[in-house]
Amino acid sequence: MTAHPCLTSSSGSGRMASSRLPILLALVFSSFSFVHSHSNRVMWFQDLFPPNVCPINAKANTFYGIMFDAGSTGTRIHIYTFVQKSPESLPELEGEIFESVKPGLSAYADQPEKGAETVKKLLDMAIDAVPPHLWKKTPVVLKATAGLRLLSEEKAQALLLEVKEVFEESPFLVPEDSVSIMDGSYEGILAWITVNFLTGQLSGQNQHTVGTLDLGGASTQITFLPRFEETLKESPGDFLTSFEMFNSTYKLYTHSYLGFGLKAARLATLGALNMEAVDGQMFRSSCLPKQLEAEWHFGGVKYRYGGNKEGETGFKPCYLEVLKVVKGKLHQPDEIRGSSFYAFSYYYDRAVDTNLIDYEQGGVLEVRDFERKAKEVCDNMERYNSASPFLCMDLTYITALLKEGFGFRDNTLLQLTKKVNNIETSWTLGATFHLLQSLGITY
Ligand SMILES: O=c1ccn([C@@H]2O[C@H](COP(=O)(O)OP(=O)(O)O)[C@@H](O)[C@H]2O)c(=O)[nH]1
Ligand SMILES: [Ca+2]
Repeated sequence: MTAHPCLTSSSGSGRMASSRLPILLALVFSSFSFVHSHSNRVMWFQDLFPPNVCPINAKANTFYGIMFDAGSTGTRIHIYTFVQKSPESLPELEGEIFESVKPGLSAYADQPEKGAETVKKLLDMAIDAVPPHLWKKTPVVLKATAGLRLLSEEKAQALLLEVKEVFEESPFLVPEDSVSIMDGSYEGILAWITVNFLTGQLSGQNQHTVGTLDLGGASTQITFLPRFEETLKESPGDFLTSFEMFNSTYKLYTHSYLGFGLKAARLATLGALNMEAVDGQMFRSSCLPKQLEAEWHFGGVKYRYGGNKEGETGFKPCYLEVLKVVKGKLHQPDEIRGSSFYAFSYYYDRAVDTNLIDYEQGGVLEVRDFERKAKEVCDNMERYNSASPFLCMDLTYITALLKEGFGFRDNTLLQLTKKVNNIETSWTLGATFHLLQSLGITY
């Protein structure tokens, strides 16, 4: 049964989050554009929903945007719902349906069709969630991050091609460039837009934007709006990107460090990153339980790893090992030392795993809280034997990344956040704004 186009509601088997964020969304949409792309003042939604679509009751004009996050450790679908209550008013972000699968696409490097099947399963959720009469107007896009960046061009392209076919066979709107590997700097910027949009910092006069820290499996991003001229002068040129919003230009500091995600860092600490033909070779670390010997699959490669059977284990030797991975490898902008940042993904997960924060609530931590926990776990590994054997290494890496990598102080505040107003703090929302706007331009 097809519902009346103007009386639609969202449904689906995924988790539906609801959040009404009307005016903010409208403001962002009306003036959002990357400086390097066309600057166009046409509002994208004007042509998407011409007034004659719903002559009787324009109130219930619901529309959707589907954004896939093909991360290195998992693939996720975000189905965003927007409502335009009247032809005169601007759309509201009403909610999000979110679902995820593991492992990520890069684990199917040698079976691209199987990888694409995981995307198809998630896309089937959108078929349930979006009313049939809106399928053709609902864009679907997948952006891959570090996992695919680390694969060979050939393998990555084969995966993307298979996914594109799944999209083409679906009833949704498949824009040009709908399946791609996202540039790392966009990942940071789009996450910054999401967080600052959701926290209301992109509207009004007194904007106090917040910086964002994302720690993925294979890469990590830092993004903030510099306040000091020095930062602009002293940062490498490719760390600064401009875009327009609210008729002002924001010049953001952003960088994505490939190979510095939590799982890539595990391999780097073990000395196994970028190693060819590692089958059979054993990689040992003082960050792992002494007696441990195990196998681990990442990015389609099998690694054998274990503890320092005879040698040292614990926080001190582990910190020295991890330090080699980060020391001198990252740019340290002076002005971030004292400021606070929003942090999510693996920062959040490891803080939850060690009871530093509550899974639902999140919380505020200082950098030194991660160090305290790292010491506690690494110096008592036998007590944590039910947790992941990498817990000590992960916490030590997070500590070293924050302190020695980015140069944060012990008392720098981190706002650990998974959701704001029930919407995931993911780059995918920022990417959906950008997508919808660009569709408006071409309609
Ligand atoms: O919607 C999402 C996407 C990712 N993550 C977290 O991000 C980390 C994994 O990063 P990802 O697989 O995206 O790796 P990347 O490709 O970004 O390096 C894990 O902690 C996930 O739980 C999350 O919490 N929600
Ligand atoms: Ca990610």
